[in-house]
Amino acid sequence: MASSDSEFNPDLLLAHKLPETCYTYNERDVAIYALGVGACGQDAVDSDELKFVYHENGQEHIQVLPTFASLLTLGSLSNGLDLPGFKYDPSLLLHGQQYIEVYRPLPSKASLINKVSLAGLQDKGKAAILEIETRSYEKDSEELLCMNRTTVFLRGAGGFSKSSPPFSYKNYPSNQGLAVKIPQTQPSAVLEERTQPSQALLYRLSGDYNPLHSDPNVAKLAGFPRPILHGLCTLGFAIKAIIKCICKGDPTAVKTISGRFLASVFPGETLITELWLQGLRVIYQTKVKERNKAVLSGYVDIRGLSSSL
Ligand SMILES: CCCCCCC/C=C/C(=O)SCCNC(=O)CCNC(=O)[C@H](O)C(C)(C)COP(=O)(O)OP(=O)(O)OC[C@H]1O[C@@H](n2cnc3c(N)ncnc32)[C@H](O)[C@@H]1OP(=O)(O)O
Repeated sequence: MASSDSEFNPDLLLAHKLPETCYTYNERDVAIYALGVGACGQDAVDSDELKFVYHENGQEHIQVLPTFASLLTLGSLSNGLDLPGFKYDPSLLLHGQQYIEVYRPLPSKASLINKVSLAGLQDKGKAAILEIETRSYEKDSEELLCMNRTTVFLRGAGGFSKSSPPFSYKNYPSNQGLAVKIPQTQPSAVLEERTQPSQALLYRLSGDYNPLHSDPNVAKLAGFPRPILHGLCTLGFAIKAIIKCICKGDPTAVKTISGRFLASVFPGETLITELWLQGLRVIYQTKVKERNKAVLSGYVDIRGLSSSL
């Protein structure tokens, strides 16, 4: 049931039109993001990753990880999640899923216009699920660069339906961003990477300053023994593993990314990402080694491949 701190009016919320927002970034932002998701974190001269943080071999531009696109969501709401008909306890918000389509490789600097809409709202009883879609256009060319769909899981905010069955609204194809079935076969590749104890403190500099990831007291109020890692940071590690192991280091091979956050990660833990190549789709699952716990799963569609696997 909805807690006293939550109050939903689905009609009011879904009728609300979100304003366009602007987002400008440069190569420094691109490099800080890459460091935040562990680029060169195990090896400062990693030949697959230096290009994401440095003009390696005199390359003209720093290359952009496709998951950099996920940052555009954060800049897409001018008032955060302060929406009409939508009162909830922010300390109980968790990131549930992220779905990204990258239509062309992201430039290393750009000014973008974000067109934002509400893509879904569901009453799950113990929780409410809100989905926000952001389409990002290059300001000058008006070209659509990418689309993000962010699912937030609002603990304690379900039970707002006035009738049965529970309220459920989705305005996108049902085959996008589904939870994946993990194959029971040996993975095509496995990559292990240690996150740093300071990983969330570094990642937050890319724009998600939610104190759940940095402040021990806020984390305790949210029900965690200590600050947890941003879901999009874990996603960045996992997709970087796919680029390294499957795409031969080429970030432009990634077309579509889907990820569901299954459990929280604590900074300093070791992530093991297992990958299964199925045609042009990579199914993946990331586990925390120390707790043998699956924390993220999903798929990535790639543009084409001359794989040596
Ligand atoms: C646009 C700007 C806003 C951006 C805000 C971003 C803020 C970022 C915050 C973070 O980064 S938080 C850190 C990352 N996230 C996490 O750590 C969450 C990890 N996941 C979990 O802890 C759990 O999966 C959960 C989300 C608490 C859910 O577990 P629970 O056991 O409560 O759910 P179930 O009983 O299994 O399922 C109930 C219902 O909900 C559906 N569901 C379950 N998990 C998810 C999910 N991750 N995303 C979306 N939906 C989920 C599940 O299918 C069930 O639905 P039905 O099947 O009953 O219809």
